Amino acid sequence: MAVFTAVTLDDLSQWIKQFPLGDALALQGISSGIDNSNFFLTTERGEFVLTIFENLGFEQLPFYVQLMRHLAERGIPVPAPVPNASGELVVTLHGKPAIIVSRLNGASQMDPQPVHCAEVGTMLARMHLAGRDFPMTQPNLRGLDWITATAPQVLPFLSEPEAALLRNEVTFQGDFAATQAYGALARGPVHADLFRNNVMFEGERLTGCFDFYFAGVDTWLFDVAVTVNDWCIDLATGELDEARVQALLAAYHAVRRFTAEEQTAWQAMLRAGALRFWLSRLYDFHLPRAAEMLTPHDPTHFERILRERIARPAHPLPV
Ligand SMILES: Nc1ncnc2c1ncn2[C@@H]1O[C@H](COP(=O)(O)OP(=O)(O)O)[C@@H](O)[C@H]1O
Ligand SMILES: N[C@@H](CCOP(=O)(O)O)C(=O)O
Repeated sequence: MAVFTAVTLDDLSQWIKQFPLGDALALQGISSGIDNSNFFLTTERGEFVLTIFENLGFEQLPFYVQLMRHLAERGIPVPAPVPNASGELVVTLHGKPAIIVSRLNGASQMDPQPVHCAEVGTMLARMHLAGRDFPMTQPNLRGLDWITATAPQVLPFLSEPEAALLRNEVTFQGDFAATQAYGALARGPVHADLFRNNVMFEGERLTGCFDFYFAGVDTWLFDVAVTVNDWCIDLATGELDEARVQALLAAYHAVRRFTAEEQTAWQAMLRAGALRFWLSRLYDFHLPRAAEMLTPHDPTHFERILRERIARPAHPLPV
């Protein structure tokens, strides 16, 4: 499911002329997305992805789309948005914002091994460095302010042990964010949702990553923590798999060395990454949007990860 706005080749015959792509030859809806309507689009110039935004407005999109362009121009394997004849990246289709981006080859690797995690670590570090001169700024919209505002909304739905965990962790993260160690962490544009389903591989070679719609400016270490919490765990228990953690972190460190402040912050940041997704999943589960048509992700997965990170500190970052 998840083509919310129907589009036909006929609809595109005139519309596509604003892009330097020739005629549209084939269009196929993509079933796996949950937020937007996505299509594989074949034109005379090649293979692309057409996205119609169902929830984000024109005013919210420039940060994400310009960031993709910025990174693509610097050789990071992300979808490159195609400008129209007026230089616009976001245009209207069926009354909604739409973009065309280059299509990445490959498929998601849902059973990653250390070799895949190393590829992800390398790419993530390169992405962080490439984002240093990105001129636009937008906070991580799922950062501490959002967490602090959202936690009270879900607390009434929780059991006492869940509520206690949530309250304690929000307090812990608020206290941690006020420390000098946190203030000294390197920051920049981060993907903030680099899960297995947002990265493509051909065999053991990473071919790209996509879905930048949670990107924002935050600490680079938060991005690393979010990524490790998905790529390097046993999905059933949430426990870290040491070989995959080491592979991802060593590969990242080889491109951008972790700092002393990041060493100090690592355990807290793994907890912050778990809290962020536990809370968004709790919110989607207990307070679904009116038009929500999909089964929400399981919040208990990230509750388990959070409890696990509190109980068992991870191996330190490489030095
Ligand atoms: N640039 C791209 N190249 C190749 N496939 C893509 C690209 N963008 C999206 N896809 C495919 O479309 C699917 C849905 O995209 P996604 O961004 O996750 O949608 P949503 O934002 O609606 O959740 C992905 O799982 C992937 O298979
Ligand atoms: N990765 C998040 C949800 C975001 O969904 P995506 O398909 O847009 O990555 C989660 O697992 O909760």
